Amino acid sequence: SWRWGGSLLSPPKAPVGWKQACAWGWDVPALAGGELTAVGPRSFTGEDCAELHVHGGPAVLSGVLRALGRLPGLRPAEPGEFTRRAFRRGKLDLTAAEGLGDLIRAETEAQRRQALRQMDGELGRLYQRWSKTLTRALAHLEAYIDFSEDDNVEEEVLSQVDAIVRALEQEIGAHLQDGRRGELLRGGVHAVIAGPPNVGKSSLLNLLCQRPAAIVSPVAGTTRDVVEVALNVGGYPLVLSDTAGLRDATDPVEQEGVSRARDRLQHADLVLAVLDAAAVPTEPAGLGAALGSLLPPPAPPCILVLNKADLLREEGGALRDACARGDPLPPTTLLSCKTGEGLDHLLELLARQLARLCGDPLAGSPSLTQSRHSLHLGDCAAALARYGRERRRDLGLAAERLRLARRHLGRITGHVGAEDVLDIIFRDFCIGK
Ligand SMILES: Nc1nc2c(ncn2[C@@H]2O[C@H](COP(=O)(O)OP(=O)(O)OP(=O)(O)O)[C@@H](O)[C@H]2O)c(=O)[nH]1
Ligand SMILES: [K+]
Ligand SMILES: [Mg+2]
Repeated sequence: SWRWGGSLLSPPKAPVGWKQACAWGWDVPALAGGELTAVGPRSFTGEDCAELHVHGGPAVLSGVLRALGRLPGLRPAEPGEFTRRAFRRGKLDLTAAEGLGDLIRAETEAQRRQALRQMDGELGRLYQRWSKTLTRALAHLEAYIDFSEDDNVEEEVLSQVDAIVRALEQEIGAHLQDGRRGELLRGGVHAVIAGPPNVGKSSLLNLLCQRPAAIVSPVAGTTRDVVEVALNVGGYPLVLSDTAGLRDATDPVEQEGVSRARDRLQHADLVLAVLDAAAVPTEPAGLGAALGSLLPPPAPPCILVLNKADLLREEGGALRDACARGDPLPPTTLLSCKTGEGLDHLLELLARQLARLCGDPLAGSPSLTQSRHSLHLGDCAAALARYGRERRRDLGLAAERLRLARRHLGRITGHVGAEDVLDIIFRDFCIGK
């Protein structure tokens, strides 16, 4: 069945029956050999909707669209219009609508699970719960302000409010400190392949994406532009960048390449540091020093790849030991881009790092997925912190902080002033959703 991305400008008040449809001149069976169904107010948008289930061939579709287009008052829907109507009717909150958008765009299994969870309203419910907690605290505080002089409200109400606010502040703080897990899973972990020239960085990119995306040559300084590919590793999204070999270049074009490489490194979520296995010290301390000079601290999480393992002779044993021992090295593996030896181990290390960075989208409380959310949550936490400071000086001002904190939460779910973000959120939706 197929749902037409159009909507009725003035929707009928009752489900559309055959009679009505025929009165409108919809000759649906003749057009499509299909079926007309009518959905009542318990529809996705909450409005009465007519859905045409027709055969999906292009000729049938354009025939139906042409016929519908002749009816006055009918027009094609805007992108995301159905979801927007559902939001306006309170069928879903903004976080759920964002989850739906993410679900449409999800490219990997882990992204799909996270989006589904958000679409089901779990994130929205968490923010709603916080909002209710704040409302309760505020009610107690206001009662105290209004009635404490008549001795109807006990002094300990105040300390209860303080405790609630403190606990909430901590919970929001922990939610904000989740290492951007949800955002990483949503947008992909940005990993950068970095290392000296000619160690096989571009060969590694090509091996991982299984196509010749970057030029490989025996000439040191081949790569200048950043070459980016999107991959799915174990269900996690990875955006992998190949960069110019790091060295003091004399050629101005290569210099620009190196500066772009360093810039990418600064913003990387994960680094695949590549060194030539035949040219590194074989004991862990020396290896660590070689890595340290490549990636001065504070380096992002890293996997050390010792490439060209096929060229190793007797030093291979010592290197293998150093890799296995790990500490003080990051996860390390020997690899040959030429023979493929070590690729499975590298993929395993990669998947493990991605799982650590993104977390399990189904475990624990739902993750923060958008910078829009963290912005408002940060403002909310700041308002709660000011409550703590102002509470002893001016109760009225402190209460105002709680109101402000609640407003920030409401902006995330769309319960407060969402107009300005609606266009941005629904802009990327597809037509018919
Ligand atoms: N024997 C052997 N040669 C390799 C291996 N990986 C890459 N090479 C060769 O090493 C040379 C350099 O490879 P590239 O992938 O261009 O290296 P790069 O690090 O991207 O080089 P730049 O972009 O110049 O910094 C090429 O001749 C590759 O064929 C390997 O595992 N074993
Ligand atoms: K090269
Ligand atoms: Mg290269």
